[in-house]
Amino acid sequence: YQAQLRQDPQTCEAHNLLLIPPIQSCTLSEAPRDSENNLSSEAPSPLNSWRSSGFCRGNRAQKFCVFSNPTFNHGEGVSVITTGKSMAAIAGRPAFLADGNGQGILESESAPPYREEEVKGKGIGLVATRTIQAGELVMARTPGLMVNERAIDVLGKKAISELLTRAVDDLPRRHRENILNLSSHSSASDADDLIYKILQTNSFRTGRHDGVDPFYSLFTEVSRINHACRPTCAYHFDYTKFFQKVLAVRDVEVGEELSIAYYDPLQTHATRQQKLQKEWGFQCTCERCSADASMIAESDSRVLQIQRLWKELDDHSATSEATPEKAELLVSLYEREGLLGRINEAYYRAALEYIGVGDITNATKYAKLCVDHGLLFIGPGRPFIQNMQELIAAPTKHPKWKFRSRDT
Ligand SMILES: C[S@@+](CC[C@H](N)C(=O)[O-])C[C@H]1O[C@@H](n2cnc3c(N)ncnc32)[C@H](O)[C@@H]1O
Repeated sequence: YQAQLRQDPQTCEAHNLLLIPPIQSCTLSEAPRDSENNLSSEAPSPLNSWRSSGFCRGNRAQKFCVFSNPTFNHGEGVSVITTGKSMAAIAGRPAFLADGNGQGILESESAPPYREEEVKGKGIGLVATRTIQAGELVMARTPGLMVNERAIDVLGKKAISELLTRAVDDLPRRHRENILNLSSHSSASDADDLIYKILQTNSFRTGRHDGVDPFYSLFTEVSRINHACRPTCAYHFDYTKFFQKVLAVRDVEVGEELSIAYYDPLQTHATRQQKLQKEWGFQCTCERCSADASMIAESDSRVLQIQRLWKELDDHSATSEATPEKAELLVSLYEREGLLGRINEAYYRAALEYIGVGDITNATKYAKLCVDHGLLFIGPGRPFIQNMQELIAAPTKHPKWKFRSRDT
């Protein structure tokens, strides 16, 4: 199930993805309850609002337990499946400090700009109830469940399902019901199987919350957003406020469905269809996939051209045939293909091409576009944003200054 997403050369990170890899069937013995689960012994103050029921699976070397914080985010609550040491690191995150209550983080909007609706061929989806402007924040949700990816790697399905069931039970009632209402994609044999399938169908990779292991997170509502290969929205996890943000990448009209990309949309139609079927288990019925044959062929040829241009522009050797005109072409292809959530990738390459030939005006123009887009849609703290900020601050000091005209 694990999708091998292309690494973003700007961030050196794989994009987030939905769906967890198949859970290995190795079983580990159940761990006895001991003081390792006593949170207060792991770290002092920040853990006050966290509870540990001592419900754990695994062995002494790799023991994963359920921790919960029912007061987090105005009583929304959150449960975490991880080790005691990892939990202590998470509990020290700014979102859980302040007064230890998650106060001031976010309350759900009283009038969200969308509603849940049955969408033909896709189950439930979210549909805009008013015009949503490009760049507008559509929703921000704190997680209900966070699961250490290592637990999924080392525990069997049974143990993971038991931990999940307990983690959901420990949530406040409303949040628990909303999580249990999420799609399981296919029918489940029992309650444990249901929660396991809900995690598989709806979880997002949200990063190394403890600074060590990657985590999968489940959010209500965000998970109602269906996939499209030309999505209307982008999303990223805000580590400071601890919520998943969804933003419109273009204006969305009333009645239009909100969508995000579960899989890299910069692939041809056949590759996208194949991957979504094989790894996400559904045949994509998005507008780009259901277009007529001639439009699909045009879209595919743009995708292949984008892929060729990436190669040329990322070739920084003396024999490269890259030019600023090719970078401009890349920007226009992203626009024509409607891949606006990722257009920072094209702006970045355009900025480098222009700085490479010593054109400060155009280099800073594209660097600013890249920074603005990146901060809004991808989130702060990314290496490519820092790179572009350095270019804007001191263009002639940038490591790529006139690199295309150097004799190497
Ligand atoms: C994260 S859920 C999205 C919300 C879901 N439709 C629901 O009813 O809760 C993912 C599931 O939605 C369906 N889905 C999402 N995007 C789709 C698409 N483009 N085409 C067909 N089915 C889709 C698939 O069943 C997939 O497993």
